[in-house]
Amino acid sequence: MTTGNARLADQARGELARALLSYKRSFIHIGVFSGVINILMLAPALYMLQVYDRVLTSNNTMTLLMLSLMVIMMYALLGALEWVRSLVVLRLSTGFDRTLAPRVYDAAFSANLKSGKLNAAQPLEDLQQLRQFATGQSLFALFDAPWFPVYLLVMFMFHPLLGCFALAGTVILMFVGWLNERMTRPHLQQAGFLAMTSRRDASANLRNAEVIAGMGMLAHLRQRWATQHLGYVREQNLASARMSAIQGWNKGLRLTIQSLALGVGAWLVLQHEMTAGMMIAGSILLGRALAPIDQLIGASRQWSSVKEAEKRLSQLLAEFPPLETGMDFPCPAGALNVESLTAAPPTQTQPVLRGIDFTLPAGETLVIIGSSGAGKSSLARCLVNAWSPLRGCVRLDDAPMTQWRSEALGARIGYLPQDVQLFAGSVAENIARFGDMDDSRVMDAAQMAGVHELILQLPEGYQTLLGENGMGLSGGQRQRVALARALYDRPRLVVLDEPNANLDQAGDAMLAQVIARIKQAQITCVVVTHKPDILKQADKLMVLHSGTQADFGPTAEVMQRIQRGNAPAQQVSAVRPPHLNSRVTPLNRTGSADFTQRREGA
Ligand SMILES: Nc1ncnc2c1ncn2[C@@H]1O[C@H](COP(=O)(O)OP(=O)(O)OP(=O)(O)O)[C@@H](O)[C@H]1O
Repeated sequence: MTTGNARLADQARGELARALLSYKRSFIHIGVFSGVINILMLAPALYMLQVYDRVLTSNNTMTLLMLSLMVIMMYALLGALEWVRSLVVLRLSTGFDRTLAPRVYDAAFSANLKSGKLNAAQPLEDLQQLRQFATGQSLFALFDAPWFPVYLLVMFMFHPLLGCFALAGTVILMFVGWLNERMTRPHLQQAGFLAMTSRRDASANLRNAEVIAGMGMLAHLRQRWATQHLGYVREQNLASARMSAIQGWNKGLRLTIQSLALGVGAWLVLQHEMTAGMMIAGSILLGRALAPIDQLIGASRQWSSVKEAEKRLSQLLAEFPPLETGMDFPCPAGALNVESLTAAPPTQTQPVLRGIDFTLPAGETLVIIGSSGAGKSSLARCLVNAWSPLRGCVRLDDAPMTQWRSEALGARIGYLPQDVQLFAGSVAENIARFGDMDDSRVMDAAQMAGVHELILQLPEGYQTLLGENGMGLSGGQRQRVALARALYDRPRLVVLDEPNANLDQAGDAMLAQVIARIKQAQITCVVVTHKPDILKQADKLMVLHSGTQADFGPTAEVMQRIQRGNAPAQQVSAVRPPHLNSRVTPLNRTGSADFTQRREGA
């Protein structure tokens, strides 16, 4: 890791620690409660001591009664304090989650936007693991363990030999715990990693159930998953086998130490160096002193997986600092200015777009054409600020998109991606982008997208619930609902990436009407398409070829250049997407007839 990365990771670690420290008051309360609880925990041993050494020797029933009343009151107080302490921890746990979960959610979103490969749920699972560890039993153990010397001191006060024996026993048990952690850690780490990857692959693959069923891929995918899963089970078993061997020894050792403590006490009683009460009380105290040590050993077993989760989370938070707040510029007219734009996919440095430079006045419609892989969708992503430029700038009116607050910008933009994605929720919620629901605006968008009647025919109309990724609608219906979502609240710029990819002829005609409505509403519109029909409505036409702007200008002029054969060879081929050849007029010598002839005929 470079020094810069290490610094970022430290900062992110600091972010996690800061979130915990913002609950300093709760920790202080837990510490105080733990202190009182631990002092009260001396009560059973002291009660036993008093009963053996004072009551039984003096035959004093009154003393017994008073002692019993006192100890009952102490137990009641102890119970109440334990209850209050757990309530404070519960509040701490909820607060910790509330502080960090939205931040982790945003970071997971940014990571997915960048690479698209992350198991989006993993960071939230990591946070949950961290929260459970930091606010669970291990927290109590951490606060109780410092009281161990107090118990030890009391035992030393009973007799130095008893104290030494308890100290030695504790050291041995801690050593065995450490050995256990050391011998199982690599296997648990490996098992955790394999479990994570096999879970991620299984859920990603099973989501594509129809493809799996349609092409009989289940056996192969199962085999692939089983290899990972069996690896996880093997590592887990290895760790468990070692753990149970050591735990068995540990249990035996613990019983031996406790029994021998009683034995040492009895021997000291026989030597008249201690009373019988001290012998019994000493044994109880040892049991009490070892409890938090046991809990700490248990926590150390979870430690390696918690550390892994913390490392993953710190890396994620370091890589994706809180989203910049940006500015809320006034509502733009919608003019699009692209200046010397060079851009690459977020994970890469090799540009797929170079030197794109054009201006589109507000309210105009631009159509982008080009062969497959020319960079049309990449440009569409840049125009909605989903990809940031490597060089150059995309401005909405005068303000660079990167300077906008992303939510404010998003509200002014409509985007229909090539790969339409709807979310689980009602049709209306999807159209309203899951924001505040305004029925009139939802219906306005649906009417503008020409999908209002279609939605009314769905079983529950606008309230029809869709599954993940718009399950329940056909491909064409999904595309049209997504078009309505792009037009929700009449944005100032609409970018449609192949809006007619899933539409039939009637759908194409409907789309022409939609674009006419968009123009009428003075909304700036950019349409990426392979189909020539939309050219009729375009004010400007751009031809992309191999990531560069082969031509741009008023539609008629660009078409003329293509017709005259002025266009360079690569430009011409860009206007002729191979899959159109069967549907359109055959190409002339320059290869430009498909678009031009249709336009002339229009
Ligand atoms: N997320 C990505 N990661 C890596 N490379 C990408 C990514 N998106 C696009 N590319 C690359 O960028 C280039 C342009 O792709 P783009 O999808 O923009 O082309 P297109 O013109 O829209 O193609 P089509 O008409 O087939 O949709 C291609 O070489 C593609 O491999």
